[in-house]
Amino acid sequence: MKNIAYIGIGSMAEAIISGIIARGGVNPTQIRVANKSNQERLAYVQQQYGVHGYTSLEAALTNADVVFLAVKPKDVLAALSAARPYLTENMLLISVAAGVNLANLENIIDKKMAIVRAMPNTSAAVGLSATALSANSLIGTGQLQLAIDLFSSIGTVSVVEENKLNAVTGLSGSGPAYIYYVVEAMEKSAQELGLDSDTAKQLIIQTIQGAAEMLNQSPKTPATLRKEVTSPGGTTEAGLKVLDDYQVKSAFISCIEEATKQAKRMGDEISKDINKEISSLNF
Ligand SMILES: NC(=O)C1=CN([C@@H]2O[C@H](COP(=O)(O)OP(=O)(O)OC[C@H]3O[C@@H](n4cnc5c(N)ncnc54)[C@H](OP(=O)(O)O)[C@@H]3O)[C@@H](O)[C@H]2O)C=CC1
Ligand SMILES: O=C(O)[C@@H]1CCC=N1
Repeated sequence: MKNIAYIGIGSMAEAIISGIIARGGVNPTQIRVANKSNQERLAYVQQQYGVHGYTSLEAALTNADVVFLAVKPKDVLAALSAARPYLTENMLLISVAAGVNLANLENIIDKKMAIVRAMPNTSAAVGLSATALSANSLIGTGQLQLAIDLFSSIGTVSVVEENKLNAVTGLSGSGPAYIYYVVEAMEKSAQELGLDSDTAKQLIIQTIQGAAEMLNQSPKTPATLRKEVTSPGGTTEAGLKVLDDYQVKSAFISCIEEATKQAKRMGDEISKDINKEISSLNF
């Protein structure tokens, strides 16, 4: 059994932890989590999942086999610099920070460590994350397999080239939020049309699950499946015409493009901060 440490215990770290524990992949007592200062949050995760919580990175990281970096991108430089003294070359570092590339992580750590840059999503909490990952050149076959196994316990895993990870972030990292956004609209509309909220919730969830399962099992394209729902002169045609009039499809495409660009911008910010830090050390 591997010892797993987390730097940062926010929504994404919690989703991964709850997923891997629920699926029996890891014993909670082998998980140590650290955040910066939020004691209430630490108390909650300790009580909820039986993991050990610390504000000391030394206490969380010593003897870890795998270290997850799960702080906001803007906090990566500070958190990883603070963690550096406790990181050793036999550890595997897994970063889920959006936009932060492997070269940036290597520059901050400045040690010969195996690093995985991964982009999961919060559906990890129910074992249904769509994760894509990429590794640096120092990773051994066993460590890559370990990362794949950990993420496989919370959903699907795709190994991709690193230059695809910002697009993955815009598509599936942020993706659950797009679906929730649509559901918010469906719920509001159901309420306005006089459906009770429990009934509406069940209808909406089953509709989404059913459509997802059709996409999964059917050889037909999404466009064909859509056309099969759309009777000529019927209700769907009338509804979809409104979506087309509002250019909703283009809006979704722009949404994913903009999220992808934002991942790059966040990564560029980190590069700037790292370069500033390096040049200040050279003076
Ligand atoms: N949320 C999502 O859907 C997804 C998020 N991600 C990525 O996951 C990462 C975390 O996001 P999310 O969980 O939403 O963020 P949250 O803001 O929920 O959590 C961030 C955590 O980082 C901790 N932290 C901040 N600075 C430090 C530090 N110097 N040392 C130790 N811990 C620190 C915070 O501690 P404290 O509270 O004490 O300040 C907090 O526990 C981000 O990089 C994001 O890009 C990736 C995929 C999906
Ligand atoms: O919104 C964000 O920046 C993070 C990355 C992907 C999902 N949430």
